[in-house]
Amino acid sequence: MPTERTPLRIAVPNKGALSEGAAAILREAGYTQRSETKQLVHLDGETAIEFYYLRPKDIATYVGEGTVDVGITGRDMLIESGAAADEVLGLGFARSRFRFAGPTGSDLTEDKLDGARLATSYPRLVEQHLAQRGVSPRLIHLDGAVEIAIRLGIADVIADVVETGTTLRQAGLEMFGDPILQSEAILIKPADRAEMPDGFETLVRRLNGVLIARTYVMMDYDVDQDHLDAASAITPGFESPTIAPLSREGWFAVRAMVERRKAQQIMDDLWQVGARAILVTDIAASRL
Ligand SMILES: Nc1ncnc2c1ncn2[C@@H]1O[C@H](COP(=O)(O)OP(=O)(O)OP(=O)(O)O)[C@@H](O)[C@H]1O
Ligand SMILES: O=P(O)(O)OC[C@H]1O[C@H](OP(=O)(O)OP(=O)(O)O)[C@H](O)[C@@H]1O
Ligand SMILES: [Mg+2]
Repeated sequence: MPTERTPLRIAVPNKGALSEGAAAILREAGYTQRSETKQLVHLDGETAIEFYYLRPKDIATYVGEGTVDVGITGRDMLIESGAAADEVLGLGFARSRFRFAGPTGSDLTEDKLDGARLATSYPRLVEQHLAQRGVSPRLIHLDGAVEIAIRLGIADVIADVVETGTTLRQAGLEMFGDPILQSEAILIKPADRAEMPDGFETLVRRLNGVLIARTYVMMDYDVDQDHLDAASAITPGFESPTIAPLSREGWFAVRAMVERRKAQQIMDDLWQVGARAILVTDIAASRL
């Protein structure tokens, strides 16, 4: 008798910087999400996937223990957790850098951190980074609002999440040393789990499809025979551009995917080599 496979269980951050982006990418991938923020479990009727809305810091622990099959967390949070979970896919939102910072003008470097009081919410991440350099500070573990710790006299330096740098600047701090980590939201699964439940591969394919649709646009244009090679070289597409003859003698219609952030420059370049009727459209979804 075939054994019945359990449905996929996915952990989704229930609050904080990851939660909106996680729900948005899952919706875009075609899964329904909880309708109100107090709900801790949601069943997607069509796929039978169960979504559990957990504290962001706990997600890697649940996935590492295998009590949920996959989760969305931050790369920094996964490392900090020490959980036995692996990154499957970068999801491109909640992008941040993890950096050292000290009072502006204090001229700090990493090797001056031996014995310094260093406040952070990510002690394991900092310790791993500095151990490789043979430096050991006195770590002060805080839960958040780390930027204020120096002013309040509890620490000499900090290591924290930086996005725009506004919080650091407002606290009179500046970054120093190498970036410790580039983080973003990631999809994780239990380390060394040989067989994943039904729905896992489809989830990864759907999420990849959303990332492609977010990153690329479709570009169409017309160009004559003499300029076709020059124009195609500007828009090589994923594998190669689609080229079709137009009813107008010696003219072709070309279609290729291009990076959204480069679209305006590419249109200018195409115009310069004689392409006309250049149109850009959004990709709503994709499987490549
Ligand atoms: N301002 C930000 N911009 C981009 N990403 C961020 C920002 N703040 C945090 N992150 C990222 O989001 C993830 C979760 O951070 P979040 O701030 O939600 O957790 P937390 O600090 O434990 O929770 P809370 O701030 O609610 O106490 C981490 O991977 C972090 O790098
Ligand atoms: O570089 P910025 O754009 O200023 O963003 C970075 C800040 O955002 C996060 O704070 P959060 O609001 O999560 O508070 P927390 O420090 O208490 O976690 C992070 O911890 C930094 O403090
Ligand atoms: Mg935070």
